Amino acid sequence: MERDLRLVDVGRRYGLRGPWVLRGIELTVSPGTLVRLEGANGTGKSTLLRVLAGIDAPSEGRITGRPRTAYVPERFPSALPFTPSGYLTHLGAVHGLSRAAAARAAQQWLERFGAAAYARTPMARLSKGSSQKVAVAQAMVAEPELLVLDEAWTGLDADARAELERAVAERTAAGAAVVFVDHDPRRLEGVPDATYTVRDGALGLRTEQAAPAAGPAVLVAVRGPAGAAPPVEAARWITAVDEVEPGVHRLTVPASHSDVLLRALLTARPPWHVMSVGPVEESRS
Ligand SMILES: Nc1ncnc2c1ncn2[C@@H]1O[C@H](COP(=O)(O)OP(=O)(O)OP(=O)(O)O)[C@@H](O)[C@H]1O
Repeated sequence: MERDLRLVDVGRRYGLRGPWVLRGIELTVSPGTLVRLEGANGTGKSTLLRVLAGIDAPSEGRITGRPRTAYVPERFPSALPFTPSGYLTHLGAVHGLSRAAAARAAQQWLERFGAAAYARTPMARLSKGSSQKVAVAQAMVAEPELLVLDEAWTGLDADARAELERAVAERTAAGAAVVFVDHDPRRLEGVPDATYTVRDGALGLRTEQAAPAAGPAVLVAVRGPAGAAPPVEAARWITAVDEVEPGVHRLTVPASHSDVLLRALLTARPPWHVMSVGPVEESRS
């Protein structure tokens, strides 16, 4: 994603005379950011996500800077006449991958979400949880610049939920933007760059400081150049830093972002030496 996606005075209503679901929405989504939308049932979160994803057009206002986008809908149409492998390969090819590269990406994403065993089972025969794995895999296949997730974690098993959190972290680390809605307030807690509340058709930025991540956290002990602070590419994921001796830091990071943090540390110039990685019982004491 190279520039901001902007919604300018966007409104959406269903039907010519229907009530306005959203009105006067001003929203900027910048490259590399994670944005959470929240709000009570029926306030228009899914409507806004569909507009952001380009699935639905605004009734008024305009959108600029639309990047290559992928979307996981609240209800995935699972009874498609494909196998997961065939569907993902087809989508990858539509997004410009060669057939071989699309097939490889399809296989890789189905494996990551634990769906490889039924890669060749007709999608209409999959359970709800299995088709949700296909729903999230289809969004990742073409490495989108904007990823829009509407309750995408719902129905996934614990491993696939964690994998989706990692995939989100990878996308934002690669410069893509991710916008999500999830009923679990602890989903990626402390990680979003911005959280907006949809209320009465409008958007409010939740300004209070995000709570420290309460989910599983990882403690990473690293040695860097004497006197140096952790590199900026890594710093955004860190929820606590403790310099235990000169040059040696203990970094706390949400488990979902530990892979991304480690990669940022190891690819920094000069690289940081990772001494140990382990779980934290309480993410913050
Ligand atoms: N296709 C549609 N046609 C007519 N009205 C719609 C349509 N989709 C949504 N609406 C209406 O728009 C309003 C907002 O719905 P939306 O699904 O965007 O809210 P939401 O915040 O995502 O709700 P939930 O949390 O229950 O999923 C609701 O009143 C809903 O009935």
